Amino acid sequence: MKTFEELFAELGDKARTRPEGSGTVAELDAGVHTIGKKLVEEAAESWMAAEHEGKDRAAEELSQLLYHAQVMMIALDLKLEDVYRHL
Ligand SMILES: N=c1c2ncn([C@@H]3O[C@H](COP(=O)(O)OP(=O)(O)OP(=O)(O)O)[C@@H](O)[C@H]3O)c2ncn1[C@@H]1O[C@H](COP(=O)(O)O)[C@@H](O)[C@H]1O
Repeated sequence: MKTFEELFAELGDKARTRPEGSGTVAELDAGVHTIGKKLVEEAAESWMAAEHEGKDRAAEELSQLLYHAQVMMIALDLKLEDVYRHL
């Protein structure tokens, strides 16, 4: 298990070191348009899971939504603080 901040640090490290086989690196290379589509897809899947599939499935889809939101932040060179200051 990892926290939001730990995942963000891990993904930033992947973006810098570009390890072979990293899905994060592949998604960053695909660009903002592709990342945006993944964000929308996971948002929809979170909604559907919440309405029809129960709490555990909703939690799983929401975790994927958070992951893709972090990838988008990294693609835009946003820091956690840039987002947190709007909360
Ligand atoms: N938390 C996640 C995570 N959540 C979602 N995903 C990706 O998002 C996809 C969403 O899954 P779905 O089943 O909904 O998607 P799908 O449409 O079936 O899959 P695709 O055809 O789109 O790949 C997964 O296949 C992963 O590619 C994630 N990929 C990585 N992480 C974390 O990021 C870290 C770094 O990952 P790598 O960069 O791959 O090393 C890992 O340690 C993980 O903890």
